[in-house]
Amino acid sequence: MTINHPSFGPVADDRVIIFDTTLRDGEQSPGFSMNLEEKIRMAKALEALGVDVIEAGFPVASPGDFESVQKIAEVVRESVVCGLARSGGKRDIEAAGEAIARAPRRRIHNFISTSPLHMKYKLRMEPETVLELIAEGNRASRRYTDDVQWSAEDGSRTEPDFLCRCVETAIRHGATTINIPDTVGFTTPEELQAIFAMLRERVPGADGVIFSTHNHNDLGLGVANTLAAVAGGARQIECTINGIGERAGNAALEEIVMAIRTRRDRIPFVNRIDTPQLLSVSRLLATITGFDVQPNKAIVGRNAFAHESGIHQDGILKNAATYEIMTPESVGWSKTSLVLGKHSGRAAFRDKLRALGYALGDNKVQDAFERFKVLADQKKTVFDDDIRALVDDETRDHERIRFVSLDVRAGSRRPAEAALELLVDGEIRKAEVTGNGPVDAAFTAIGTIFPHEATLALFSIGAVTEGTDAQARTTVRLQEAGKMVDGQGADADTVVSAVRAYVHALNKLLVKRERGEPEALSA
Ligand SMILES: CC(=O)SCCNC(=O)CCNC(=O)[C@H](O)C(C)(C)COP(=O)(O)OP(=O)(O)OC[C@H]1O[C@@H](n2cnc3c(N)ncnc32)[C@H](O)[C@@H]1OP(=O)(O)O
Ligand SMILES: CC(C)C(=O)C(=O)O
Ligand SMILES: [Mg+2]
Repeated sequence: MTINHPSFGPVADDRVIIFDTTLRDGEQSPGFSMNLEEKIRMAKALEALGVDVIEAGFPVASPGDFESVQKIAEVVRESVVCGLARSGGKRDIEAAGEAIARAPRRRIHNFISTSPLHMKYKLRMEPETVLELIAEGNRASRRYTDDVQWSAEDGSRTEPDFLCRCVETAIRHGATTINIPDTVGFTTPEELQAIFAMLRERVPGADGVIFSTHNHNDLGLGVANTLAAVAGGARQIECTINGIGERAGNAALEEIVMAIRTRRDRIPFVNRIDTPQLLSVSRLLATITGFDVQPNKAIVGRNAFAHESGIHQDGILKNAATYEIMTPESVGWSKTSLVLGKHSGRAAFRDKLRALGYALGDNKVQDAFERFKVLADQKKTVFDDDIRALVDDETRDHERIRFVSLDVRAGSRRPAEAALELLVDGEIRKAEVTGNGPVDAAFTAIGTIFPHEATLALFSIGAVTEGTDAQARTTVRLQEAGKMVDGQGADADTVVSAVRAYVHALNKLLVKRERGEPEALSA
């Protein structure tokens, strides 16, 4: 059935109106206050996103809140701009009416608690007084706009008969949208669906208004409750970007919108949200408030389209639909991310090598993959530079000497000891030596296994990537009879990295010797 709404005109039954309350309920989260300029930026972003109603603030709350609602009303042209007011607040409705006056489409949203608990202990009002204030509040609001919303605060914990009387009163006195909030996040999907179905069936005039749902996340049920309310007949959804809001927050806009879009088969509703903007609006809010979303946050968390486990990565590479129910592009991410880590397999490793420009044979890939697994066990994050360092170390051909293993004991109480194994011309050779520190011991062991005249001309160590678990990249410069070569090594262990660099330099020197190359200044 189509409802004729003062702001939207005819609203078809398969449309859901998206009411964003990031700037009002969202801002009520401790620490999430926004200044005027930030609120205007957010409001413009919400309008561009396609939000139908922007709840811009609670104008009576402070001069700053009044001013921000007023300014938003001046700049927002497409979305309805809404101001909150207490049904029985002395100046609330006047303040809201004045603040939204300049908006081409404007709404006053007045509310009052209807549950026995709230009426008795918080408002200290009789139910009859509440009914009178609902009527008065709505009538007063209609003096400023035809688009009036009324909310039954703590509606989900309200006695059904009384809730029906409240809603009937609200409609009779001018409300065009009726919101039944789950103010404390207490309801369940089945219960909320039944509440909406009951109100639509029992309340006279219910078929001429839009029912709205507003769900808090205290039990993590905000989105589930919202979708159940829609199944029960709600056609306006109140939500916030990133799910911010009182206590555990409100139902998240991006989650609801993508649930509807992704499961159109079960939730056959349309809305105006331009979903590729979801990520940028989420990030704008995070930047403004200083609160990032958690990595595993649906849709906009950094891991929402990231895969580390090999079996999933393999599936994604074969067909992304195996592990992704929507495309990253559809919500603003540029692409799926295959993160290499200890759970990854060969498929993703090979894919990464290709992306980094390496064309390696199967054996080389296998060698590099084995070293990658060892590294990934040691490191939390394996970066592209880690892979490059590791593969560059692995792709050296024609090397007579190859690193096999190293054990080092070092400390302040005794000389360092190194037990080194190298593969020299295909044969394992070992040495156990002491030295003045672990690097000296390890380099002495190289000299024991493979005696040579070259001297160390330079030794430098740096980190390939960030963090204490980063790979060390070492450069060793060796000099022999006027020949000079640089060798590089990389490893999560600094001394192993140094030995790899030394062995690399030594191999280069041997090549130079064999070729009988003339003296050179550098490798
Ligand atoms: C569920 C929600 O999210 S509701 C919105 C919550 N948001 C906010 O509260 C943020 C903005 N609030 C404020 O700035 C202030 O609370 C104000 C300006 C609204 C009121 O400030 P104060 O006058 O100092 O009152 P205070 O905040 O201490 O208490 C709230 C009063 O409003 C009353 N009240 C609450 N809802 C309503 C209502 N719908 N109609 C009439 N009175 C109400 C309370 O009973 C209490 O009245 P009392 O002072 O007579 O006991
Ligand atoms: C003001 C109302 C709609 C509210 O935020 C709530 O009840 O949670
Ligand atoms: Mg709320």
